Amino acid sequence: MAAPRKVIITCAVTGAIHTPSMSPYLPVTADEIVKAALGAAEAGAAIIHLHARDEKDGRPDQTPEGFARFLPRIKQGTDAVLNITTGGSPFMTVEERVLPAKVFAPEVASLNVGSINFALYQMLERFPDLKHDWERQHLENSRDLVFRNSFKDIEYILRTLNENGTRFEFECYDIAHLYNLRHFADRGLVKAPFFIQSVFGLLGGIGTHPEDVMHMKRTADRLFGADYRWSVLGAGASQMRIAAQSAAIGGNVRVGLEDSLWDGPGRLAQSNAEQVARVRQIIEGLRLEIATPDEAREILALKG
Ligand SMILES: C[C@H](N)CC(=O)CC(=O)O
Ligand SMILES: [Zn+2]
Repeated sequence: MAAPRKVIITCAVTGAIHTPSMSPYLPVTADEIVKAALGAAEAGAAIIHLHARDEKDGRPDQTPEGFARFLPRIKQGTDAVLNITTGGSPFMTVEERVLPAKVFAPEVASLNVGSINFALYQMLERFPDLKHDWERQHLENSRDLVFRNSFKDIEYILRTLNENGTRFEFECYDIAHLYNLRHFADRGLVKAPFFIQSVFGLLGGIGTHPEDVMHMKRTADRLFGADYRWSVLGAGASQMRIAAQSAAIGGNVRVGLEDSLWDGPGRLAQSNAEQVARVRQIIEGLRLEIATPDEAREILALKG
C-alpha cells in the first residue's frame, strides 16, 4: 500500500496588495508578522512567504531593514522554509524588489515569470472606508499598473540570486508565464525541480474556473514533465476551492492573508493559521498528509 502523498502548504502571511483598513487581522508590524508566521508554521505550513510593511501605516516596505525587523525571530521560532518576496509591490523597481533576497540569501524567493496588468481598483467598491490616503492611491493607481517582469528583469533576478544558492517559487499568472519559464530552463538559468506557483484570479491574469486550473496543469505537464513541483494559489473567495482542486489532482497549495482576507463569504479570516488549518482539513480529508519543512526541502531540492 503506497504511503499517502505529502502536500506542501505555503502560507503568505501579509503581502503588499491588501491594506490595513481592509482587515484588522492583516499583519502589519514586525511583531504581528512574527506571530502570524509562527502561528502558520505551527498550524502546518512548511513554507512561509514574507513581505515587509511600514510599522506606522502598513504601506509595503521592501528595504532589507524592514525584513531585519522580523526575520531573525522567525528563524529562531520555526524550522519552516522562509521564502522572501522579489515581487515586493508591483509599483517598485526590480532593483528595489530583489534587494532583501540578495541580502538575506533565503532558501526560497518568489520570482514572477512575466508582466501583467495588475488591477486592484475593483476593491475600492468592496472597501469604501479606507483610513489612509496611500491606500486609496494604491488601489486607484492600479488602473494604469503593469506589473513589469521583462525577460531582462527576470534574468537579472535569476543571476543575482543564483549566486546565493537561493531557489525559486515561480509565480505564473497565465499560460504564457509557463513558456517563459521553459525558455529560461532551456537556457540553463534555472535548475529542476521547478517549484511552480500558479496564480488564479488576479484581474489581469488567468481566471479561477476549474478548466483554467486544468489548462495550467496540462500545459505544465507538457512543458516540464516530472521536472516540476506544482502549487496553486486562488485569490480572494476562490482560495479554498482552487486549493482543494489542486490537492485532488496531485498539487500543493498556498494560502494566507496576502492572497485572500476571507474565511468564507463575508467573513474575514481572523488569522493566517486559521486558513492553514482549513486547507489542512481539506488535505487530510482527501486522506493525504501535509509535508513537514524538511520533507518540503527534499521535494523541492532546497539548500537547507
Ligand atoms: C499574487 C501574489 N501576490 C503573488 C506574489 O506573492 C508575488 C511576490 O511576492 O513575488
Ligand atoms: Zn508575495
